[in-house]
Amino acid sequence: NISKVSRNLPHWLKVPNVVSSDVKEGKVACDEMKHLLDPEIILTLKESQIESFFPVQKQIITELLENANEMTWQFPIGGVPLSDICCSAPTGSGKTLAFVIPIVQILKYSTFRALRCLVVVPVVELASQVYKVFKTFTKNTNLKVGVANGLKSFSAEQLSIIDFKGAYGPTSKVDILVCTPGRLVDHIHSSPHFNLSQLRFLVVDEADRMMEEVKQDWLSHVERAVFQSANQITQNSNDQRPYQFALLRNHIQRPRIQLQKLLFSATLSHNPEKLQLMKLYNPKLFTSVAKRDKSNLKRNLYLGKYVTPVGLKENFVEVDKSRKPLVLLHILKTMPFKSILCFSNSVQSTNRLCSLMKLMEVKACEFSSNLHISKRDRVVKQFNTGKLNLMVCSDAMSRGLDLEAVDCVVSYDVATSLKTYIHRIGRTARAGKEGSAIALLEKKEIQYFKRLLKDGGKEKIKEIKVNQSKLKPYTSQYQKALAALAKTLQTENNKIK
Ligand SMILES: Nc1ncnc2c1ncn2[C@@H]1O[C@H](COP(=O)(O)OP(=O)(O)OP(=O)(O)O)[C@@H](O)[C@H]1O
Repeated sequence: NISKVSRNLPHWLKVPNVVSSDVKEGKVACDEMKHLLDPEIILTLKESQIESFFPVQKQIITELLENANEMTWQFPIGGVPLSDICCSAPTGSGKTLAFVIPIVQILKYSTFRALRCLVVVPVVELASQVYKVFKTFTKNTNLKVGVANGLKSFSAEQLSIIDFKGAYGPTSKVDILVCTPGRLVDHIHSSPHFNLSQLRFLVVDEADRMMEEVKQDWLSHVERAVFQSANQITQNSNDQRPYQFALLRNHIQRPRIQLQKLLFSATLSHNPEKLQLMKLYNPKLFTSVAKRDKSNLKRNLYLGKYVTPVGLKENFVEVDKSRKPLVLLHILKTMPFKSILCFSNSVQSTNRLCSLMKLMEVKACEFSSNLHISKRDRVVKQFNTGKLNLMVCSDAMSRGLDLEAVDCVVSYDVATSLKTYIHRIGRTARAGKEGSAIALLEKKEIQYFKRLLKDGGKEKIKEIKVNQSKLKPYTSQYQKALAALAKTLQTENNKIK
């Protein structure tokens, strides 16, 4: 007689704050939140033509600003520290502004320049993207933003974030720094006067991916720099910045800065063991829940299931491996998509597929970790102009990037995990727009793919039938392109030899 054992979850995971996944239905006019926002922020919203807040923005901005107003950013004698925040909301639902706006508003009252906010993201391009959003929202304030993602040389980065010749000694040039974990750790260890003792916010974007990088230990380097640098500098026990887990009265009797952690992702892990790695303090969870799971919230059926944008239509096509390029060409020629993003599973196949498509006269470009960072930057800009119809990419592109007007995402190779699939398809149907996703699947992959989606709580996926006869018009062009590609590869191989 075996009875089902259900997991005993911490209370904050059992009782989440539910965020609407419908960006259009759940949005609120910016005017409705005027009472919380400073005039500088309202001005920038107007300049950016943002008239309403998406659901995740409304909830996170309110949470952070209401509590910050109450507590001030140094928590007072006898005060209780603020909760860390975990937020899981669909791709393209506006998570970036959800943290940018409250952070800018809270930090703009700082009286001297110091590094008070770190935003850590997994990829170089995402760091540049988040940096731009901060630049926009700090332009009517005195705050300065920097980026450390390896696009510049290390010494140039040091000069852009540290003022070595300050009148009162070396200081930070920036209040907010957006960085990749590798570069961050390099600065902690190799940049003199890179000081985290005043850090107030640690934002971890694409947090589930960054938790994997916890294995590389970036978080412990940050925490050591935050909590020990103050001790080393002052040598005065009264000024020390202790770790913040203790809630005993004698630990909170002096005013001190709290380090508040804010975690964001479209696929945030709900696994308490994994989340524990982030050493969260009294966390609060904000999460989107699929419609059908809402009534079962109490049974925690939302756990491990991720919500995708409402305007996204998901499809698959059954196709032999050898015919995949033909089906891709068919999609390009006959379906009403202007900009298609096509994911393959390896850097090598990205390169081959892109070359093949170019030989078949498709306006295509390639984006993968194989390209130099500056080339990747150029490719993205070119694709955003709308002059190219197809970008073939590896999964380096799947996280967080906000490309203009992608109306279809093709999974040329089947995604290796549910999370990878969700981030891939999330490059379309952003900010309440419509979009389509098409997975090209071999017969043997269909069961695996359906199971993958079902485990993630997704069952609605439509099959598009593409008959052989529809592919015939492209066959001779394809044969010629294959022969030309083989020739090019041969020449390249000879050069290497
Ligand atoms: N309130 C708003 N009104 C109109 N557009 C918005 C608003 N908030 C954000 N956007 C736009 O929506 C797009 C998606 O936003 P963002 O990149 O923050 O999404 P995200 O939730 O972080 O997605 P991902 O999970 O893929 O990283 C951006 O182009 C952004 O400019």
